[in-house]
Amino acid sequence: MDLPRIEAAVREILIAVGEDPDREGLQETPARVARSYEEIFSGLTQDPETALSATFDVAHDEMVLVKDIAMYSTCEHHLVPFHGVAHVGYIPGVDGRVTGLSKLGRLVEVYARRPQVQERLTTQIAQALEEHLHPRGVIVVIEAEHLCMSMRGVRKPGATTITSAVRGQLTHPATRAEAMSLILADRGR
Ligand SMILES: Nc1nc2c(ncn2[C@@H]2O[C@H](COP(=O)(O)OP(=O)(O)OP(=O)(O)O)[C@@H](O)[C@H]2O)c(=O)[nH]1
Ligand SMILES: [Zn+2]
Repeated sequence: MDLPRIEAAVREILIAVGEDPDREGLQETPARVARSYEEIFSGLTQDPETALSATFDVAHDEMVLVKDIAMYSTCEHHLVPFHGVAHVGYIPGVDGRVTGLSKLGRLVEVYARRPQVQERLTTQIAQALEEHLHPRGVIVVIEAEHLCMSMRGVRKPGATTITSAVRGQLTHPATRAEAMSLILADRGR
């Protein structure tokens, strides 16, 4: 990532909004924003295959679901955060191989740490699981609040956007319903 270029651009933005980039509180801001973007957009240079690399032969052939994975991403339209939780589940393939549980969280990070729209984020996570684990089914559900809808624009704080991507056996109504009931359990919904 080109940090000096981000710095120069942020300095320009500060001037354009009518700020003085040389006043005490702002002097370090372009450099801080550059470092911050390096972290927030680190997924652009990360590979989902690496995130899922650890697999184990535990011969489990029922659903594995990690829910309430905290997630922060950046809306590609306004470059402000959208954040919430991701729920990621799959039914292992015929070989019964599973991946490390933390790897599902790492996979979410690979795609969340990019300029995104929630639909693409959801689909990319599901697709990567399909490609790299060859599971019999996949479900990804993301619930998020978009700050571009809260702090500006339509100004509807608290509105939640829910997206899902399901593949394979998890598209079957009974299996999908079981996954959704696990995802929604203990929520008072
Ligand atoms: N589908 C989808 N839309 C998104 C996402 N994040 C932001 N948006 C929407 O992107 C749209 C961009 O609309 P535009 O009319 O081009 O931009 P705008 O004038 O800033 O729109 P407002 O937000 O309504 O003020 C808005 O409706 C946003 O709510 C997302 O993850 N998925
Ligand atoms: Zn937005």
